[in-house]
Amino acid sequence: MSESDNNISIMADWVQLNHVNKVYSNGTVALQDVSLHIKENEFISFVGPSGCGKSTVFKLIAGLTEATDGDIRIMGMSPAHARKQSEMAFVFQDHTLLPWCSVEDNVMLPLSLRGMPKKQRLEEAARVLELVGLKDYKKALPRMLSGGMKMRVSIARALASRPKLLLMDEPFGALDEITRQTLQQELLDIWQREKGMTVLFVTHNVFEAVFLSTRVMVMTPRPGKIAEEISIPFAFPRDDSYHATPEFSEYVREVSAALKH
Ligand SMILES: Nc1ncnc2c1ncn2[C@@H]1O[C@H](COP(=O)(O)OP(=O)(O)OP(=O)(O)O)[C@@H](O)[C@H]1O
Repeated sequence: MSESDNNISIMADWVQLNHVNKVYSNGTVALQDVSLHIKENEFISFVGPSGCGKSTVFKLIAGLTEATDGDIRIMGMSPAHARKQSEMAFVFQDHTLLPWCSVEDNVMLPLSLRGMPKKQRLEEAARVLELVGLKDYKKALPRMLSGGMKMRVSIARALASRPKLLLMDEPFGALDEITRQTLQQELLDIWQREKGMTVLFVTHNVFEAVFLSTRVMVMTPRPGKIAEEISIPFAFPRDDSYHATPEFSEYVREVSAALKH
């Protein structure tokens, strides 16, 4: 571990991208001069047209691909190092649960892989299943659950490693509207209870972005750049009544207008 890796507490930004370019090996210029400065306890959404590079930003932050140019620091560390330290966890649209394992075993899997003793794993699984409202389903198999419940298990599994950074790539994209809205509210509640956690959230849905976020990053069509960063200073906790406020409509208009530029 380098000296800078030990100095997490004095790092102002939890996620820092400085002038990052990403050109894939086939010549596709996915990102051009992307700079991001994201702090502890933020909830940041990325919106933009299909193919603008939202997932590429996530892959770079996760250390799953390397930037062609520019610098990336995650809590003062390289992305690969931050991932190894379990500082980040992921939730995708596809819940990726193992069908033959119970809800509890699915949630404990990443902890088993890290060598956590069984008693601790069980305690952690109980904690996160309570957080997502599924403590009575710990012995159920994934096929017995609805789409929304599977997504809750997937979120619980991510939270079990107590990540400082939660990356969610269109997690609610495949869910019906009612379930989606319920999970949005639950996610906000969890984010507020898991104090200090920063969430990065990809969505195509402007309403979802404005409901959830402290800031919305609007990206341009490929090659992806940050067209605008829009702060959503509406207070938390937010609930359904926020949807009906003039501020909500105004932020939705602002983000939608930025997307059209
Ligand atoms: N491994 C790869 N090799 C070559 N090109 C790639 C690769 N991965 C992504 N791309 C291209 O890079 C661009 C950005 O892709 P990316 O998946 O990051 O966009 P996105 O905004 O997440 O898209 P969507 O909203 O459709 O999920 C796209 O044109 C995509 O085809």
